[in-house]
Amino acid sequence: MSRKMLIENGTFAVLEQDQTVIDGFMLVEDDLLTYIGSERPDHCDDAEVLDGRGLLFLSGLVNTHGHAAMSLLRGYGDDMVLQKWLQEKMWPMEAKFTGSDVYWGTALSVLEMIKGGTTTFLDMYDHMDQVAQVTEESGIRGVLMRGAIGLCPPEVQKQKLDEAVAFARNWHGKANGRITTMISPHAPYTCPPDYIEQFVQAAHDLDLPMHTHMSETQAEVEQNVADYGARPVEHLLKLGMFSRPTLLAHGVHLTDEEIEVLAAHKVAISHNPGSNLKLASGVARVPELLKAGVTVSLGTDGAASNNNLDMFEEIRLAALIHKGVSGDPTAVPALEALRMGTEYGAQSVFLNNTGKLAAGMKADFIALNTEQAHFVPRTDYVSHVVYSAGPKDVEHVWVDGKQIVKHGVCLTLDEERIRHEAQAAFEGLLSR
Ligand SMILES: CSC[C@H]1O[C@@H](n2cnc3c(O)ncnc32)[C@H](O)[C@@H]1O
Ligand SMILES: [Zn+2]
Repeated sequence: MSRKMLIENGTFAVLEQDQTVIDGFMLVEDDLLTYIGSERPDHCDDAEVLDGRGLLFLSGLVNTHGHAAMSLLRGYGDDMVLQKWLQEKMWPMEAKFTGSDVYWGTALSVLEMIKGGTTTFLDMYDHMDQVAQVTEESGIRGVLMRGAIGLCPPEVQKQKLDEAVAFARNWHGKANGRITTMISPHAPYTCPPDYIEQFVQAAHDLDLPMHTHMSETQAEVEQNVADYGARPVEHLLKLGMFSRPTLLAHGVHLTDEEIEVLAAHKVAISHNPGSNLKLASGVARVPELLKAGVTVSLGTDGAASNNNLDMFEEIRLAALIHKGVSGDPTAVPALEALRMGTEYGAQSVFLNNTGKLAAGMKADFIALNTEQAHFVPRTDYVSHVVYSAGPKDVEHVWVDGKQIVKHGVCLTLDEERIRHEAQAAFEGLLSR
C-alpha cells in the first residue's frame, strides 16, 4: 500500500517557459510526485490532505558545490584572497579536524541548508563517512566525495585515493538512494598530473562522474601555464578528465575557446558567486556559458568563504551580478537563475529524478510562506522568489517524500545540540 499525500489549494512552481506556476493540486505517493494540476486527481480519497493555502511549492534547491564541515571555520579567515586564505588559515586548521569535528561541522551546515530550502547538496571533503552519516540521519539528499589534495608523499597520495574509492564503493546508492558519490581530485594546482590521471582511472573503473575546482583565480590559471604549458581546461582535457561526466567548481577565468571545449564535452559548471566575490576571485562568464549550452548550476562553497549556505542568496546574486557586469538586464533572467538553483543543479550532479516539480520526479520539494509583505502583490512568483525571498520564508521541506522541516523546525536533527557541539568543536580546534 502506498503512502499518499494530497496538497490542495496550493501554488506550484513548475517553471515552464509558458507557464511558471499552476494553482491547484499536487499528489505525492511514497517518494514520488505523481500529479500536479488544476483539477483534483482521481484515486486520492485515501490520501492525507494538506491545505496549501498561502504556500508556494517549489522544487527543493540544489547546492552543487561545498565543503559542509567548513562551517566550523565561518568567520575565521575573512577578507583574504584564495591562496593566502587556504594556506594561512584553512589548511592549518583543517589539518587538526577529527571525524567528530567533521560530523558536527557537517551537521551544522546540513541544518542550515535544510531549513533554508536546500534538498540536495554536494560535498567534497575528508572524513566522509561522518558526512554520509549526517546525510543519512538528516534526510537530505547528498552527492558526496572524498576530495584529495596531492601535495604530499606518494604513500599519502595513495592512501587518499584508496579512501576516495572505498568511500564511493561503500556509500553509492545508500540511504534509499539519497546518497550518490563522485570522484574528486581537489584542483589542478594541488594534484600533480599523474595523480589526476589515477582519479580519472578510478572514475572509469567505478563508472562515476568527476568533480574538481578549476580556474577559480587568474593567478591559478597563470601558474598552470607556467607549470604545465597549458591553461587548466586544456590541461584537464589532456589528462582525460572530460572523458568522464564532469562538474567543475567555479570556472571563473575562461576564454571563448575554453567555453566551447566545455560545451563540446558536456562539462557542467558550478557557479559560486558569493564565494567568488568574497575571495575577490572575479565573476564567472555565466551568460556566455549558458549561451554556449553549458549546464550552469549554483553552489555556496564552504561557509568559511561565503559565509552562509543560503541558496536564495546565490540565486539572487546569479540574477544580479551578471546584469551589473554586462550592462544587459536580460543577462541572467529570473527564471533562468531559479532553474540554475533547481533543475540545472540536479543535472549538474547527474541526478535525473530531482530538481523539478513534475509527475515522475522524486518528492523533493519545499513550501514558502507567501503570507508576508515581500510576496505582495501577487504578480510574478518567480520574480518574488528570485529577487525577494530568503531562507526564513521556508515553512516546510520534504525529501524523498518524507517531511524533514515542519513550520520552520527541522524534524530530523537536534538543532540546540548541534549548535552547542559545533561551538565546542571550534573551541577544541583553537586549543589543539
Ligand atoms: C580536499 S577537501 C576540500 C578542500 O577544499 C578547500 N577549499 C574550500 N574552498 C575552496 C575554494 O574556494 N577553492 C579551492 N579550495 C577550497 C578546503 O579548504 C579543503 O581543504
Ligand atoms: Zn570549494
